[in-house]
Amino acid sequence: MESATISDPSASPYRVYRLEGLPPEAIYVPNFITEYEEEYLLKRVAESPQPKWKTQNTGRRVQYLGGTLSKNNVLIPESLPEWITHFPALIERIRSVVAELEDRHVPNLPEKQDSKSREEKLKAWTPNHVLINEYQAGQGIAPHEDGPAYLPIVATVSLGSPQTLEIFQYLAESDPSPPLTGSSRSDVFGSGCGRPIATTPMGCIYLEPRSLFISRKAIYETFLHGISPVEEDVFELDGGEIGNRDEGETRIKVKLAGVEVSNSDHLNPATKERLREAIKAGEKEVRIKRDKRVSLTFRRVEKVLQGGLGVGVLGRGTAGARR
Ligand SMILES: O=C(O)CCC(=O)C(=O)O
Ligand SMILES: [Fe+2]
Repeated sequence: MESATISDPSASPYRVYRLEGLPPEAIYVPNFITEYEEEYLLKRVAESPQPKWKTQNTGRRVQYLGGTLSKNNVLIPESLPEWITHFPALIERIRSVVAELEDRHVPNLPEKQDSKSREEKLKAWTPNHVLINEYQAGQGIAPHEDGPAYLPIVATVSLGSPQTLEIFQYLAESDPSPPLTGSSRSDVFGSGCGRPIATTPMGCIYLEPRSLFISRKAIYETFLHGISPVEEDVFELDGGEIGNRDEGETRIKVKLAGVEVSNSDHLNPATKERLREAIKAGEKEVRIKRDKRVSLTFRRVEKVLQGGLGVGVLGRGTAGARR
């Protein structure tokens, strides 16, 4: 599949890209926020009170904004902080990108809402929940699905160090006994439910700071995603090419851990320059150390608890909840 620019500069200030080798529902927006905004957001995350953090058994810290999910996937809502809703206006900006995708390309806001106007549909998707993940170098997240609590549009803003997100396929039961990755995972919902997962990712995205990654429908519902717990990303340059096709240059082709980088055409200029120089110098690889990365994942929980905390409600399915 072509990695096409799918934004019209007159419609949105962002350049929105499809990703090479992945379904069109995977979208990458480099430089979605400014360096100043990134620094500000990192500061606000760092200032959050210690008790808000939860440490997963892999060492990664997480924090939920917007409320907590009951075991029946009902959101017990809390208001989102102003640094999420107002400055930078992340939710509005993400909505503008999603609106553009709906208008011009791959429409797929929730089908249940199909009869409604675009504005109503967008409102129905407006994120009400933000997950903060904080990874130190060497920490990751095992391949998983995000699960049924959320509508199938997920938007992640990356801050700090780059990290590589890998997209995995389930193996069909009929596949000849291939090497498998483990599907054990205790700190997120749905780690494949014991279904075997291909060892080699079908694609990977080098998530650079300040970028936005959106995954929708197929990517969200059919595949798994994860981040390997490694200290550095090793770009393999053998046979690689670097260039910006939008600027009329030859395309970029590099690999990470043997897998073609799906957003290699849209890396930040400094990264491209580093890779380009190394290719010119005949080097075989470029190692980029990871440092702390913070990601903000925006999602819409379908069912929200209305009114007070009725004791019976949370234990008895969706009573009292609204989709
Ligand atoms: O940090 C990321 O980019 C992905 C996080 C994630 O997939 C999750 O927490 O479910
Ligand atoms: Fe996830």
